[in-house]
Amino acid sequence: MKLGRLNHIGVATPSIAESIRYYREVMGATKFHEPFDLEAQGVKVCFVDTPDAAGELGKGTQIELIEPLGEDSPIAKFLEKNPAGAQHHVCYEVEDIEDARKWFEEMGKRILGPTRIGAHGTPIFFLHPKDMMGQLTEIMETPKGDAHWSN
Ligand SMILES: CC[C@@H](C(=O)O)C(=O)SCCNC(=O)CCNC(=O)[C@H](O)C(C)(C)COP(=O)(O)OP(=O)(O)OC[C@H]1O[C@@H](n2cnc3c(N)ncnc32)[C@H](O)[C@@H]1OP(=O)(O)O
Ligand SMILES: [Co+2]
Repeated sequence: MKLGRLNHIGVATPSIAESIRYYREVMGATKFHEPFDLEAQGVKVCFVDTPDAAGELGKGTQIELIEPLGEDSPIAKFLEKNPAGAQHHVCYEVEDIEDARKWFEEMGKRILGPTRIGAHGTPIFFLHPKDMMGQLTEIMETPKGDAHWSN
């Protein structure tokens, strides 16, 4: 498996609205995508763009703001421990999700649940933070084509 781009950093927040204010007023972010519910993953999501090496917005690493949708959300417990919000996961792209899954399985890394469709519409899976140097790690298949982020 070959490591791809750092697609996004997931940040758990009790309030996407408050986090948007923070990224705009404190961090100087200018591009915020429309928030949407991802019921299947138990979270409300809002992507914030950071520029790529050429200074262009739309293809750089994103901040993924995630707010829980209800008590059963996978981030509910995390927010109980971090009520003000905190960095939650890192997401790396790979060319082929099934190859990547095999790669980690063969190393005995714990994969959390099935491969499913993530917020960018491509397959994703998660790896347990205790097997990944303390970081909850999301692996995402690179979107095909030369697309800018639509969300
Ligand atoms: C928006 C969609 C999608 C995308 O396309 O981008 C997303 O990103 S969705 C994001 C939310 N989804 C997930 O997080 C799914 C995967 N997560 C899980 O399966 C669980 O949350 C978990 C990681 C297995 C944690 O289990 P849980 O039962 O909730 O918590 P525990 O408190 O028992 O945790 C066990 C252990 O791990 C430590 N931990 C938990 N979360 C993290 C974290 N984000 N980063 C680092 N470490 C974490 C936790 O502190 C416990 O450690 P000990 O206390 O030392 O036992
Ligand atoms: Co994510």
